[in-house]
Amino acid sequence: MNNDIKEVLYSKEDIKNIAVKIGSQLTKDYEGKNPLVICVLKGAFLFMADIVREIKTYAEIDFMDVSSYGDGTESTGEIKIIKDLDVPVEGRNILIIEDIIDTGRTLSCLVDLFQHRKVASVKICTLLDKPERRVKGVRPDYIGFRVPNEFVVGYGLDYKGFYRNLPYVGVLKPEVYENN
Ligand SMILES: O=P(O)(O)OC[C@H]1O[C@H](OP(=O)(O)OP(=O)(O)O)[C@H](O)[C@@H]1O
Ligand code: HPA
Repeated sequence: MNNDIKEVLYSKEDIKNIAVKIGSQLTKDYEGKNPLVICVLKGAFLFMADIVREIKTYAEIDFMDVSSYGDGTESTGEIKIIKDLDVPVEGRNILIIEDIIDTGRTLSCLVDLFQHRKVASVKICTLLDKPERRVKGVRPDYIGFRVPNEFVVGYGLDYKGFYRNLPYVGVLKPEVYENN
C-alpha cells in the first residue's frame, strides 16, 4: 500500500501537533457554548477522534454520513445523506469536522442544511483545505493544512475505499488511478 504513494505530505506527528493546536483554540472558542461536534463520515473519523480529545470543555458529538464522490476522484455535485444526525440541532452551536474541503460542494450543502434547521451557529474545522479546486464559496474556520491540487489519501481519506488506514496524508501516484 505504501508503494502507491508518491509523496508523504503530513506525517502522523504533523497531524498530532496540528490537532493539539486547533483543539486548544476550540477549547477557548467553545467554553460555555456546549457545541455539537459533528463528524462527517467517513473521511473525518480519525481527525474527529484527535480533535475531540483536545477539546477540554463540555461538548457533545454526533455523526453524519454524506457522500459526494461516488467511488472515484471526481465530485458528483450532489450530496447524498446516508446517515443523518441522531439529535435535533435547532439553537445549537454546530462545529463540523471534515477531512478535506475540495470543491466545497459537500460543505456548502451541509451549511445550507444546518441554517435551514435554524442552528445558532455553524463553523467548520477541516484537516485539509484544497482552495485551488473551490467552486463554492466555503471558508473553513479552522484549517490543519492547505494542500496542493493533487489527489491525496490517508488518515481517513480514500481512493475507492482504500488508503483510509494510512497513518499519514500522502499524494497518490497518478498511475494508480489512471490504471483503475
Ligand atoms: O469539497 P468537496 O469537493 O465536496 O469534497 C470534500 C468531500 O469529499 C470527501 O467525501 P466523500 O464524498 O469522498 O465521502 P467519504 O468521506 O466517505 O470518503 C471528503 O470527506 C469531503 O466530505
Ligand atoms: O484529494 C482527495 N482525496 C480523497 N478524497 C477527496 N475528496 C475530495 N478531495 C479528495
